[in-house]
Amino acid sequence: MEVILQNLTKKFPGRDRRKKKDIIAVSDFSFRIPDGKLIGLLGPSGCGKSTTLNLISGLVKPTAGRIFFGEDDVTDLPPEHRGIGLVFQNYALYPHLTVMQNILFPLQNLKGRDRLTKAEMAEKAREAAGLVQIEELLDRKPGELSGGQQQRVAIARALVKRPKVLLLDEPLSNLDARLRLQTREEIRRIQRETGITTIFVTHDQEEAMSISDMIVVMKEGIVQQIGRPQEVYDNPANLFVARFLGTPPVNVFDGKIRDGRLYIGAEAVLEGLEVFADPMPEEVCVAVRPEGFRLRENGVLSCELSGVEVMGRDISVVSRNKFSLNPQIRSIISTENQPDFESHVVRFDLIPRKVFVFRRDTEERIGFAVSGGGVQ
Ligand SMILES: Nc1ncnc2c1ncn2[C@@H]1O[C@H](COP(=O)(O)OP(=O)(O)OP(=O)(O)O)[C@@H](O)[C@H]1O
Repeated sequence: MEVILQNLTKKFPGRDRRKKKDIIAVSDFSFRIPDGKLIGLLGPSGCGKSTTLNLISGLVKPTAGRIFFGEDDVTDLPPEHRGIGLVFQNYALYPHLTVMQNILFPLQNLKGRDRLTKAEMAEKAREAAGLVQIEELLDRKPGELSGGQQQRVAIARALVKRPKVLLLDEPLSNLDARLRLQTREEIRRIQRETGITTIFVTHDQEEAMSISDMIVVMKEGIVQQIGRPQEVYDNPANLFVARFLGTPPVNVFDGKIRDGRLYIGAEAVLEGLEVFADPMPEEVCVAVRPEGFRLRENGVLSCELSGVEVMGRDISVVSRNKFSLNPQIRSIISTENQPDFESHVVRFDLIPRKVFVFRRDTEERIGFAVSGGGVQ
């Protein structure tokens, strides 16, 4: 089912009513969500992710804009008539009912032509339990299950009516790290198997990047960028998006463009730039992905070494530079290429495609490095 969001806006009245200042939780959001895809809604706390999901579910009414499921305008339909499945962070299972009864629950209130016999209901519930692989737990109560198992039950309950759209609000945040990893892969598998258009809210960029077909990055109610995870990582629209995606985060420096060259400090760091701003500003922000540094004795960027953290396959070199806007520069270097631990200075070459250039005032991206930086 294709889901179309058309100029969606949601305002809430502000706390201080005398000031009459509304909170704009979602601002003019338009997006055509392709059928059968998994979309990750991503952003820091308060950016409007849950409100967007609640608008799609019908739990919240938009201040302006329309929502379509395929050809149907569902903007004024209540949640129970939209054909959605909802899963929340806190599972919301009925503790006094068994797993089977919890999964059956949405089928028991069907009316008219949709009514099912007991046998049909049981078959559908078993089918949903099979999808999330909890058939052997059907007689237990939620209190006898682990967090991961409870979340599977919640997903089975959301799937049992074969929804047109599945909406997941931070479904993994109550799980420990290992279960989170396992359950997110499960969600991906279930989504692929059922082909249900799924919208997934998370503040965890790694989670969103790893399972989504497309991600939507939001900030203060405004969509910053929509695209395939790798596309957004490699071509961030602005400094906020560049900073939000990737661990460790991108390293940001004060930079200058002079005669088509990019400088961090007095050293010409990169020779070749592709800049799509006219006129080209002189003062810019430069962001370098942690994997964009390479150690070399005569490297183009000189930093003060403050430490090295061993991560197994790679090492993380921690250093400082007076033009850095991050308190520390974190670069990820292969273990074959260790710095001289005795030295106080490290020099890096920069890998052009890992270096982005932003306007200082609006923080919008205006280019990237295409050559130079010492790396051939
Ligand atoms: N019912 C409400 N009444 C007033 N303001 C609200 C209401 N619901 C949300 N907001 C405000 O709207 C903004 C967006 O909230 P929303 O819950 O959508 O953000 P979020 O990105 O999901 O955050 P989180 O990750 O913390 O859940 C916030 O400023 C929030 O305080």
